[in-house]
Amino acid sequence: MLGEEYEAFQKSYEEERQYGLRVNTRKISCEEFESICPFPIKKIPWVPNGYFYPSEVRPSLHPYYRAGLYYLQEPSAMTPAACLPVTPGEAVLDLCAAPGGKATELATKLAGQGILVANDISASRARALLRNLELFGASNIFVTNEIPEKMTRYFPEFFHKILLDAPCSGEGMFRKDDSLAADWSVEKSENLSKLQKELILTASKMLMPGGLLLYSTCTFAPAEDEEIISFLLNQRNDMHLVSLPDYPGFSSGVPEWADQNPELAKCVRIWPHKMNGEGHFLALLKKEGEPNSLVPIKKKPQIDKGSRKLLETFFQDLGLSWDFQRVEVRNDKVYLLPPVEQANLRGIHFLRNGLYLGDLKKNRFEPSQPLALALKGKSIPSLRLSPEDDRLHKYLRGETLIVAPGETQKSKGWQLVCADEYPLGWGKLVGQTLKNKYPAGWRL
Ligand SMILES: C[S@@+](CC[C@H](N)C(=O)[O-])C[C@H]1O[C@@H](n2cnc3c(N)ncnc32)[C@H](O)[C@@H]1O
Repeated sequence: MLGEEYEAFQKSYEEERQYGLRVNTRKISCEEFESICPFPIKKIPWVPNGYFYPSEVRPSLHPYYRAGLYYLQEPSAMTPAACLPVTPGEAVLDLCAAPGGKATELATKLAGQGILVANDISASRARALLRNLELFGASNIFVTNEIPEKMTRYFPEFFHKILLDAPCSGEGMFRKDDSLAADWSVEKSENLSKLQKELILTASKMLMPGGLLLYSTCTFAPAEDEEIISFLLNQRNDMHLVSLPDYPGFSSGVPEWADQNPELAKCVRIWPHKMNGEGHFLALLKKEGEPNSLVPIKKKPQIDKGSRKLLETFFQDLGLSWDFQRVEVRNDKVYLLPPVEQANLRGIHFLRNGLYLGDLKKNRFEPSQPLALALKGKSIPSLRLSPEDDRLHKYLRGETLIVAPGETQKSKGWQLVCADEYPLGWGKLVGQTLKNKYPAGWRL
């Protein structure tokens, strides 16, 4: 495939892999992050909110990571979500979303408006996906664990934007992960090619007229890349390829590696010898027609008077209010539904619909961990500690904290515990003692 370039490609495997993080711009701007980042970072030129960091740094150990300020992601893998133009208020689907490397960015771009449906066929991976979306403070989410074909029944031509980051043979990740190289076989790639054809056809059925579908893999094999796109173009004459941004280092798709359709040159391949990232493939497709807008949610509030009073009291105390049209109570758990009208979802297997606000207990309401991460610490009574304060690490380990008078804005009750102004979770102040409400499953 590479001809004269092969030597340079092979040489790139002697170099170290690249490490990257992507800033959650819903929580912090890139400028602010650059000013507070405690370790060296360098901008990734083709991803607006992406940064390289040195291999010896461990950003996952910093409290800012626990506050959802960034996601650790290989730089090339940031490209698909960066290249899918998503605007607030749209319906977006990430069909193979776990563990959420791209879904977290799509949620960020939606800025709490519209809906992100994030699906994965694997139950354990879907749980990791939900955790990462919650860490990012995403509220307008519907996280599912479904067979893609079944989803077409619920969401026919529903989405403005779809990301299909397909399961693939991972040839582009061999430098990052030896086990992928050990697992590779021709048969595996051929079987994946069949699955990818099914998945892209399934995804196209859920795309609204005028909508955009981004297909990506982290492999070089034409059978999983150009051939999948030419298959779709031959199956659906209402879809065509759209050019992707032309960054220096991106290589065009190669028509000769599939059915010679010159349009395939609009695809993009990232080669590790041409860019500071691992291997990737991307194609952006558009369906003909005009898109529709989503219908705002118009449900009757699904909450009884007594529970509503408890919630109102709790949130007034924090200076917050909710649109009760969006509040739903199921088994004493309270959710804030996404702001758009959804189809009848009976029968679909989901892990989360909206933002989990907390639990109704006898005569009180207990706020949830995802709610803490979806709030802005600046405007809510909180205990703000510097990341250097040892108490933050104690908090993340689940220990009780001692708080000096005046350190919290409220003298008792529920407080957000923050790294600087960025919420990590809840605590409850009694005298000078802050009871730790950081959930066991989230602790260090
Ligand atoms: C490349 S990974 C997705 C990575 C993810 N987009 C990210 O950025 O973090 C592919 C995902 O497809 C899922 N998958 C495998 N077979 C599938 C199928 N038949 N339908 C839907 N998802 C599938 C896998 O569980 C895996 O999580």
